[in-house]
Amino acid sequence: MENKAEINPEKELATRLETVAGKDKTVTGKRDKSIAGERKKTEALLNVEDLSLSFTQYSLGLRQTELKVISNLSIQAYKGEILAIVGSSGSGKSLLAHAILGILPSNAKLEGKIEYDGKELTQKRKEEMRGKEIALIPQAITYLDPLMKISNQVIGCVEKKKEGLMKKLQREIFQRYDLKPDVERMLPHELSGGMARRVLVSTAVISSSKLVIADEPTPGLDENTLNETLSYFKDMADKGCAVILITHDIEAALKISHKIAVFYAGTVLEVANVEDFKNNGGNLRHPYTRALWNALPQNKFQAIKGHQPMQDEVTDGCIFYERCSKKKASCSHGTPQLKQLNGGMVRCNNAS
Ligand SMILES: Nc1ncnc2c1ncn2[C@@H]1O[C@H](COP(=O)(O)OP(=O)(O)OP(=O)(O)O)[C@@H](O)[C@H]1O
Ligand code: NI
Repeated sequence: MENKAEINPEKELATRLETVAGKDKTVTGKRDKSIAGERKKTEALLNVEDLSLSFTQYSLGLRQTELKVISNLSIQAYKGEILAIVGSSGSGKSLLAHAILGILPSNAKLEGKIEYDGKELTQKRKEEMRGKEIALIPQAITYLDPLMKISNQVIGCVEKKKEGLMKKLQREIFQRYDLKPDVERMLPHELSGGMARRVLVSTAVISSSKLVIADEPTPGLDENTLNETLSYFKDMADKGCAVILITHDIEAALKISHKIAVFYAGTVLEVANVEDFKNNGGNLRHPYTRALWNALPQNKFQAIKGHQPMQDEVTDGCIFYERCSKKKASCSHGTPQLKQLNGGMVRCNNAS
């Protein structure tokens, strides 16, 4: 049943070469006007519902405690769309990616629903799909094996009869991403940071993945390389992939994404459409998203006081209560539900 990842070499090569050949590299962010509400009719390729994640920890080797890092988290990713995930450090972005890929540490306890292509994504299915239908472009380039030649890492394990074909494809992709022919024989330590990122992107492209999760692929890149990197994701989405782009860079996310999910302390506070950020962010639904908008350089970096609650700071109300400018007394009790509003989602009692 799960042999969709099976490759028909000739057909596959033709379509994938087309994917990497001569695409327009601009990132104007022009998109069809699909909004979350309209898209509801289409089935999500990835559906995460009410996900919770905790780690079992032992203090002084005696007492066992549960550290909850993700709670009641729901997101959907659609074919042909880029979903950006933004949020402060420690809000659970990478852990969500690791949960989808099935690469969490053994002391992690995962609850809730993850569905891929309409079926539950069990640990077994995650392992089968990883690096094939579902690809991760990891946050740290140290994920590359330091002792393996680049070409072998990008191509991965393939049957002998497909090796020649994959090699040809890898060379086309490297050319497309300005990686010189000698890069394929190099070891990771010989690459610059930018080259290593392009190698990681190539790994996702060659795998013909349908769901691509890129974890912070752009930090420290100059403007050109940033736009170039973003254009790779745009290409992937244009070819029908569902792309999840995890980033701190909201401006970059706004250039290419369709939807922006805002994470805070391990949950989603808002899923906005990119259009909602226009007109001074007037259509944004949550005070935190508005605060993020105000903190952008063009909006004079107006930050808000306070910090995201730590995992062990128990809150009995809205998770954003302490920092909220719109809070009411009732917000200090009970967690607001994630609800649909104006073609997006919001977790706020006062949003209407
Ligand atoms: N193995 C672990 N054991 C205990 N806590 C963990 C573990 N891995 C991550 N955490 C905690 O879970 C929280 C979420 O981590 P995560 O890496 O998902 O954050 P993030 O949103 O990706 O942050 P960043 O933007 O810095 O990459 C953090 O507070 C982190 O300290
Ligand atoms: Ni992270």
